[in-house]
Amino acid sequence: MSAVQLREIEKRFASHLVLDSLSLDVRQDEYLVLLGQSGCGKSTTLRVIAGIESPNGGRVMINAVDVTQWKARKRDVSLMFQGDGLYPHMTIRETLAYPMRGIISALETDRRIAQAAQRLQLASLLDRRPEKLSGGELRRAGLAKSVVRQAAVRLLDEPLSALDGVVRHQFQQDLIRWHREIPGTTIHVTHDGDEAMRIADRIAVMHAGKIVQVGTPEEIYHHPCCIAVARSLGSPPMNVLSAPFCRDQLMSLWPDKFSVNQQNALDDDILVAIRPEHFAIANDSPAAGMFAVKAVCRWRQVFGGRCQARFELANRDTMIGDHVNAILEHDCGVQVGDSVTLQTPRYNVQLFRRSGERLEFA
Ligand SMILES: Nc1ncnc2c1ncn2[C@@H]1O[C@H](COP(=O)(O)OP(=O)(O)OP(=O)(O)O)[C@@H](O)[C@H]1O
Repeated sequence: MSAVQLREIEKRFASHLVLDSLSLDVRQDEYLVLLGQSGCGKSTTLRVIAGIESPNGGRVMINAVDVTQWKARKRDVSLMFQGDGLYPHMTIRETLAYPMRGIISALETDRRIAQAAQRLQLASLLDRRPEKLSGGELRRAGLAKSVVRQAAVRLLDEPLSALDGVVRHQFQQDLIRWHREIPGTTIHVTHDGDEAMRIADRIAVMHAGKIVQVGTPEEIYHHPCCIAVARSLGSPPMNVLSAPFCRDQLMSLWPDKFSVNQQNALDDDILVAIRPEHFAIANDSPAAGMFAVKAVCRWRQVFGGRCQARFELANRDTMIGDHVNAILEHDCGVQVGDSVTLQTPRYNVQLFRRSGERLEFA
């Protein structure tokens, strides 16, 4: 059974259509990440599930019950807002207790707060106000609100935003541990593809008010259904070249697909996409079955065991541009100014129509 089902949700703010016949099934106990660019409607989707916004059309089902007309308080859902959602004039203990006043006993409230504080290492911070907590502690306190509520569906709006480095990594681990330890379904909103890949059981990619693809991180990474999804994962994003730029290679790598008769389609319609981490330097001329481009290194930076570099194409791609990014081994030996051949096996080359949709090729 699905924990959350959204059916053809439409949401308008005045004449602005923000959710456009959006449908989504979230499985029981999964950690689903809703990924999309700023403004595509992610927070609005969470607010519709939580009952803070009413849709103009469509249905919201929670545990197979139609809750579209239910008030937020009646739904078995907690929402951690962007930021931490704490009240500045209350201690953490008071903030955690506040939503449960009149709903459960004081004794049970105290028990839940103690349990949440222990799970999230907040016990010594419960009697402080938010101003006296660090960024990571504030997030853990914000998450404790969801823990205390014990809702079947937990909604997290950009829970890792504005956290850096170690604190971010630590809080990410806290989220995963919390999700595994406490039964329930989690929906986490972000615009960061790497974060989605690291944390999700499944990713739902959103674009312009619609869900365009749902799948495991591996499915989304290896088989994006369209160029917008392909470019939502990976940093730097996927390189895109036009078919005319590499027409001869396309025809030799896929002779059965791109016959001479199809050259017009190649000219107009096809985009060739390669992830930066799939390029390597060819020491000699590229081997058979390899897709290759000639380029000059214009910038490089080594971080950890990898080298990120930006290359100027030897021939400008008149439709797309003149640079590609590559993530190479740190000891690849490439220096700024070097002329190189970047190559990748055919199976790493993904093809899309200019209109966006994927072309499936063996
Ligand atoms: N209460 C509102 N009134 C009018 N417009 C709104 C309201 N809430 C959201 N919007 C608009 O709806 C669109 C989607 O907003 P939403 O916050 O859902 O996007 P988002 O994908 O979560 O973006 P971000 O990642 O920047 O938070 C935006 O154009 C926003 O300005």
